[in-house]
Amino acid sequence: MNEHLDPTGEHFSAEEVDFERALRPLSFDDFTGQEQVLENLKVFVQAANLRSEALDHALFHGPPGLGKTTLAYILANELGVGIKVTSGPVLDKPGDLAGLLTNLQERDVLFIDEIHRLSPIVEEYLYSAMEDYKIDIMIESGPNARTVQINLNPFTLIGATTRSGLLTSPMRARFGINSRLQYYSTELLADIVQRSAQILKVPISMEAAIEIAGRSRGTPRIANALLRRIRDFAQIKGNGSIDIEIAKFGLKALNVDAYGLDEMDNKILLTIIDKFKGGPVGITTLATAVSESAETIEEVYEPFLIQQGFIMRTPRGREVTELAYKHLGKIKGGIQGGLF
Ligand SMILES: Nc1ncnc2c1ncn2[C@@H]1O[C@H](COP(=O)(O)OP(=O)(O)OP(=O)(O)O)[C@@H](O)[C@H]1O
Ligand SMILES: [Mg+2]
Repeated sequence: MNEHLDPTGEHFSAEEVDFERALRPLSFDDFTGQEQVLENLKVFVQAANLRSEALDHALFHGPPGLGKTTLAYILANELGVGIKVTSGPVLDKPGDLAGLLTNLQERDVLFIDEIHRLSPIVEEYLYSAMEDYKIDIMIESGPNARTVQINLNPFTLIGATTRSGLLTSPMRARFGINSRLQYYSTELLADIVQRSAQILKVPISMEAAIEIAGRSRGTPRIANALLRRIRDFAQIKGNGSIDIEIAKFGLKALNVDAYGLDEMDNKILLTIIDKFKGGPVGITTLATAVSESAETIEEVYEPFLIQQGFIMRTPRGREVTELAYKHLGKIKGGIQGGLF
């Protein structure tokens, strides 16, 4: 499951998964930010509840750690229904999916993480389930094998993906609700850090919360992960509470970039500067140079770098900005400081 991915895409330990779960908001009221997405979802849920109908199928897309999985659980909660969780790569055969679908109670949620990774046969199998709440299943085998159509309980499929560009258009068209999650502002992340600190029962100053928030790459998961580490510093090197000094000390010790950029962000910027004279460079060329897929760069990394003003998209490709040179201690034109 996607929950096991850390901010940079590495694997989480079981302990870290528990930690995420403990901090995961469970209701609309606990969920901070994504205001427009949330306003709409509240209306759709209220309407579905009023009519005792299943909520329309919903698709959440956007970069890792912004709350897609969290929203799926919140929706099930607010609908007052059960949730079954699976992911695209796990569903090998239509039979795996059939088992899940036939076990859904009326109005239940089926959450499919990484829905862009469904195999084409499983995906096709899902279509009739989503559209008519019907599936064909194979009974018996050998000469007696035959398919029968069975009716499913009305249910809600919630799909999540970091790579909406890889979703087929028939799949996308079957979602009545389609929401893109945005990066969080420092203010919102500071609220999230304070809420998490409260759950972890660690005192934190407003200033420290803002400091951590500002280095979290617009991402609640990263904010929570930093809080967790800095709590350790506060307990071992301080008096247990997180003030601005401890926060700064911890962030420095953790090697967190002033803007919270991760390794791949910096690699992208450095590559554009060093190999392509600051750009413009086409996305495919850039992707090859950093050994990442063009889609991942476009959907996962670039949005944040553009939002923060490190990269510009021009008709001829991507260009880094002055801010990128400054951040990396580089000088435009490739001549390093000291010469004049
Ligand atoms: N709006 C929010 N308010 C408070 N905490 C949040 C919010 N969004 C996310 N979080 C926290 O961040 C963690 C990561 O969120 P979540 O697992 O929902 O991200 P995701 O979008 O599903 O990421 P991925 O693409 O990697 O699966 C959650 O455990 C939760 O604690
Ligand atoms: Mg997720």
